[in-house]
Amino acid sequence: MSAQLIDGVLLSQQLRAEIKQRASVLTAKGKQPGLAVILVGEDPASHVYVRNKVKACADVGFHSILEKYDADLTEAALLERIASLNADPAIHGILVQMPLPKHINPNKVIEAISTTKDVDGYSVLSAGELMTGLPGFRPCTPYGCMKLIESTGYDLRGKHAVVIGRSNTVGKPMALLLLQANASVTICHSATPDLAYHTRQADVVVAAVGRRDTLTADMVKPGAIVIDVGMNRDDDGKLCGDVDTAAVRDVAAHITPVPGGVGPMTITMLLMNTVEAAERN
Ligand SMILES: Nc1nc(=O)c2c([nH]1)NC[C@@H]1CN(c3ccc(C(=O)N[C@@H](CCC(=O)O)C(=O)O)cc3)C=[N+]21
Ligand SMILES: [Mg+2]
Repeated sequence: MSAQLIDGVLLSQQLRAEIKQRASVLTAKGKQPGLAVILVGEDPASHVYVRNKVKACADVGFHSILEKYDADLTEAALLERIASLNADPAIHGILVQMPLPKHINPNKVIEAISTTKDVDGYSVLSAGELMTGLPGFRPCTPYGCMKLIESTGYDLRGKHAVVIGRSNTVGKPMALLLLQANASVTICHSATPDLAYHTRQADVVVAAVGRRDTLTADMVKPGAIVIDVGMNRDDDGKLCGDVDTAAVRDVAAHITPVPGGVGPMTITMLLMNTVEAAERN
């Protein structure tokens, strides 16, 4: 058996066409969706990501602004800038790229963003809305993972999903979204003594650890769906995920590639949240 690749670029194209249509309706009403992206410091990967986000905005007809600051920007100056974007009627979503330099408290920054513009879904309120099943912005990466699973036509009800990783941005919200879709959910992490014991029982595995070859073929139940959130480099410096994709392909039914899986969907769901923010206000 060879797993079907779940194509995150193709699914992104389909969803972005829909987003572009919604944006054009808003623009005709004088309310073009607008996203502000703020980057502090010199991290080269972050520069690539924010460029991709701004380009994606242009592709779907959004207004966007990209503000880049030196690593010595003060926390007070950043908070002030966020306050003025909160008040800017042309801006419906605000994204401050993580990680931030050490002297800036990310929690303070996230909570400074107006709830109505929190298109990353990172704030305490957005987390609470997800937890309680209220409408609100879902964090883009796990939201994109749900769309990738849905795209296979798979019904999660009553299935066993195993999430590897418990970060606030991926693992924890992922588990809640799977639970909301009526899966039974196990969260595994660095203190789990026997990871393979859990993953071998999983109908769906979401790997979000940040270490390559975390999920190998012997750890996967035949026919499982495997979602690879990892963004790592192999020995040749090539981008790779957390899954030994070549080997797991022989066991799983569906698997997301890296690159071309979760990454593009993360940006697509950012666009989705932003158009939604513009529609709501
Ligand atoms: N406030 C905030 N929000 C974020 O959503 C956020 C963040 N900070 N900090 C960093 C992470 C990472 N992230 C990615 C988005 C897209 C790709 C992506 O498009 N990846 C491509 C490959 C890109 C490449 O070739 O390097 C792919 O997987 O196909 C990757 C990573 C968003 N993040
Ligand atoms: Mg990817």
